[in-house]
Amino acid sequence: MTLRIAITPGEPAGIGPDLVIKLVQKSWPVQLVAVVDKTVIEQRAKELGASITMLEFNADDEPQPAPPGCLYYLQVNKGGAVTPGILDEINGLYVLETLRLASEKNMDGTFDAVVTGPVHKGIINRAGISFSGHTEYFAQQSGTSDVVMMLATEGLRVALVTTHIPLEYVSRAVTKERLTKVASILHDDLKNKFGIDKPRVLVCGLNPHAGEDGHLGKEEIDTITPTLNTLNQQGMNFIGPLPADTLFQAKYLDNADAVLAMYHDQGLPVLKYKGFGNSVNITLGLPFIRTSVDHGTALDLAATNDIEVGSFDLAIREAIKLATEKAQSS
Ligand SMILES: NC(=O)C1=CN([C@@H]2O[C@H](COP(=O)(O)OP(=O)(O)OC[C@H]3O[C@@H](n4cnc5c(N)ncnc54)[C@H](O)[C@@H]3O)[C@@H](O)[C@H]2O)C=CC1
Ligand SMILES: NCC(=O)COP(=O)(O)O
Repeated sequence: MTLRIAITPGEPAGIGPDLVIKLVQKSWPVQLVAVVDKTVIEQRAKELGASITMLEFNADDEPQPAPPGCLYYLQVNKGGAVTPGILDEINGLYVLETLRLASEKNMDGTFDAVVTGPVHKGIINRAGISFSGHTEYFAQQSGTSDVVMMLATEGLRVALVTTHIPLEYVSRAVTKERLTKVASILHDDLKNKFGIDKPRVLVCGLNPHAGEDGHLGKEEIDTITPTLNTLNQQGMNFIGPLPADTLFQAKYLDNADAVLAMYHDQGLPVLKYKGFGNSVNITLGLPFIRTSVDHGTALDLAATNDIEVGSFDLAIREAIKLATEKAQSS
């Protein structure tokens, strides 16, 4: 069976359209369908000096891969031209509609996965809509109370207890309930989706030196350690809390399947230092498969032809892998 995968190119003034245009110049074993205003892609192709043929998607047709240089699209009207590199609030509303439609069409089974390009969180908020990221948006759209952001590159997976919140709220957000849910989703998905029989996960402390026995913060003693003990008594294997500044070294990582970091900028800078451009962002715990790029909108590079496609390529391949395994196991 040919899989159908939705692609949302993200912020039209950024490099999302460029990435899609470049990646469909080769053949794919699945039907890729961009949820997009077709004129955004056609205009950017012209600016890049690339050629692309847009094919209207019809859900009633048998799924089939597009030939190289062609792209199926599900139309979302944007209205007005896009200036590469220049943000516009109208783009924010348009981007959100592509995400809403992609999640709806994943939940009703039209698509087997969604791969998202980078969005500009600021411009969506400037358009008057509170938006912190795809992860939270898709959770809300699908009525899922807890999802987990995990980024993976060769030799390292990093999952996060909290995602896009101001640093001043992090301590309060690391509760026993949230940690239990995140750790359980991570454990189950490493086992069931990534085929790791007994996942071994290193857990960062929140404070410097994991609290230094309570002298540099009490969250480790009050919240993290008791929660990990409870999870481990249930047969899981969470090691920590460990000082975040020392655990990211081969001695620890070589025997670990993932690292669980307490907040965004505790875990992701390390992951991106190791594999920026060759990493994939995977949302765990959603009722559908969602993968994404490891980078942002790169407004400075839109329509320049000077971009790396590695992360988007990996995100599509990872979505195909996860969707294939899901189809085979159902
Ligand atoms: N998945 C998503 O939707 C993400 C969205 N963002 C959003 O992106 C916007 C810009 O964020 P920044 O922190 O500036 O990060 P950025 O990733 O857009 O840019 C950082 C640097 O990396 C370069 N770069 C990024 N992707 C590249 C590629 N594929 N090829 C070559 N060079 C590349 C850029 O030119 C820039 O110099 C923000 O609004 C942020 O919210 C950031 C991360 C992920
Ligand atoms: N740094 C990763 C990131 O911000 C991506 O967030 P999301 O839009 O995938 O939720």
